[in-house]
Amino acid sequence: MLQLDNIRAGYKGTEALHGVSMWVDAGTIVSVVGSNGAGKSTTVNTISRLVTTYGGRITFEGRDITGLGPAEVVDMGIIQVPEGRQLFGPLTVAENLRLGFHRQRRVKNREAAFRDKLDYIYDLFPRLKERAGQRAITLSGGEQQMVAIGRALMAEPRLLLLDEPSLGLAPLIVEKIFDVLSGLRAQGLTMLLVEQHADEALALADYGFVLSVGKVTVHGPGVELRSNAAVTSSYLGHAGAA
Ligand SMILES: Nc1ncnc2c1ncn2[C@@H]1O[C@H](COP(=O)(O)OP(=O)(O)OP(=O)(O)O)[C@@H](O)[C@H]1O
Repeated sequence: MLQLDNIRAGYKGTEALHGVSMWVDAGTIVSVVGSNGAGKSTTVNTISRLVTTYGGRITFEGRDITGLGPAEVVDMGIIQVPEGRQLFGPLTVAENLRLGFHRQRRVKNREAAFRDKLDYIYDLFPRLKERAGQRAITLSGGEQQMVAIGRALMAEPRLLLLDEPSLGLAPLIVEKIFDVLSGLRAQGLTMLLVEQHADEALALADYGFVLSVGKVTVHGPGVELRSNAAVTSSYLGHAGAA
């Protein structure tokens, strides 16, 4: 579904990704793990076309999207849950979710479609239904992450990109959120998950890629990578450890 071929990308002429190749098959979860500064966020932001590409090619559903802008890839259904959630704090949960409902511009009876989608999100995250009228800024970190994922789902993604959804959350909450991601995969959703919590992310993933200093060092099925010593050393950031 998504393919990155030899991608070189970065900021103001400085390369952060030095020839990254990876792929995501439809209906799977792919995890990208690596230590701080490895290039995980740069990878998702390159797919979202928020980072300048210096070389290589990105294809999505057979179409070359390397030359497209961020709005165009969103229109194609590549939807990102950004690092740090990026919610609108003064707006309520329901209002934040409504902001995600923007791809369905030509839907007849838009309000009814919005309500249906909202019910779907509230089924996934019952906590958000209880907090529907509450301002986002007053929510716990876990609830905010649920809103961020819910808002992305409102846009009916074909590919969901998640940048460190576990950031700052307690292990139990991370487990709950990963359970929801697993349920979404069962419904057929395709996801690319970027995570520093490599063990959990690889346990969830069908396939994984390890990034180190802007390069893929190892890739393979999630379960295999979890027992690979080189992976342990990469994500801990200690060369030769484990
Ligand atoms: N906006 C930016 N401007 C310049 N350099 C940047 C920018 N964002 C990231 N970089 C650089 O690109 C490299 C990769 O960073 P990136 O944020 O992609 O790593 P990461 O694996 O997501 O790390 P983290 O887990 O800390 O977010 C780093 O060397 C970083 O300093």
